[in-house]
Amino acid sequence: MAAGTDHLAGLYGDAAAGALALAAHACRAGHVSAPVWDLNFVSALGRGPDRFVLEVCRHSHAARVAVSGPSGIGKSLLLQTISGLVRADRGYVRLSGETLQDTAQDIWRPPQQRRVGYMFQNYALFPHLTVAQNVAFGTRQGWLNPRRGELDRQVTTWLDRLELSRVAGLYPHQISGGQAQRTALARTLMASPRALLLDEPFAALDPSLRLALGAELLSVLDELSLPILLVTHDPAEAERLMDEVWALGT
Ligand SMILES: Nc1ncnc2c1ncn2[C@@H]1O[C@H](COP(=O)(O)OP(=O)(O)OP(=O)(O)O)[C@@H](O)[C@H]1O
Repeated sequence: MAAGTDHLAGLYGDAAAGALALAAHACRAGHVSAPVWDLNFVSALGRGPDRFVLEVCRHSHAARVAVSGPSGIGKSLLLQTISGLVRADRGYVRLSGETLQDTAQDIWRPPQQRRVGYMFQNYALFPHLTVAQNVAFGTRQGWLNPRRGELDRQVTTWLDRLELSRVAGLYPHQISGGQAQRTALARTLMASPRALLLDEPFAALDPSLRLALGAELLSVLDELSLPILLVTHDPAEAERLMDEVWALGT
């Protein structure tokens, strides 16, 4: 991988060992204003010959970015590194001018301080909590906190906005795929994130629903005008929904 080039690459085995030794090299943003996404890092999973390494050098002013690439190439690892669930081995992660991690300056902001909303592939709803309780869990305090009145108001607002009021008292197994998706989104938005990371938000849905829900999700996100990184396996979906597509390769 040439120094300074723009790239996103998932590497295995020997290539991964080489990447770890070299990175993170010079990688400069060419704009005066701070990019929305300013990423130059190396993240790794596992050890020894099975080690998987992701090398990223990408600056972008696009608010809505789709991340595409084959299964196992490191798309989720990219999101995990931005959210802070995984700590990059080297390099930095900056979002709209704010440094979330920089190994050279010894800066590390833990996930709960990043205000980066992460919506998981399978929505990860709690099966024993109702829709409303799942949404309330999006705040750090959770639904049992003492400032219950304010929390209830926020929950009601999001349930209304995402058309979930009618199913607020139901459990995840009693709601549709689209409602589950919106519940997960409402829970993520409860934490007032400054950016959203959506990992295959349509993967669990029937193909015939994907188109409609993609449009629906985007109309909600349009109102919020948050930067979004959306992982998808579907190139048409990536082109249709987002401003820019980042293709992860080897
Ligand atoms: N603990 C681990 N040790 C070593 N390798 C791991 C570990 N966990 C995950 N991996 C590997 O890291 C790579 C990246 O995983 P990741 O989940 O980011 O891929 P992905 O592109 O999101 O895949 P998919 O599209 O299938 O969800 C995969 O090849 C996976 O096998």
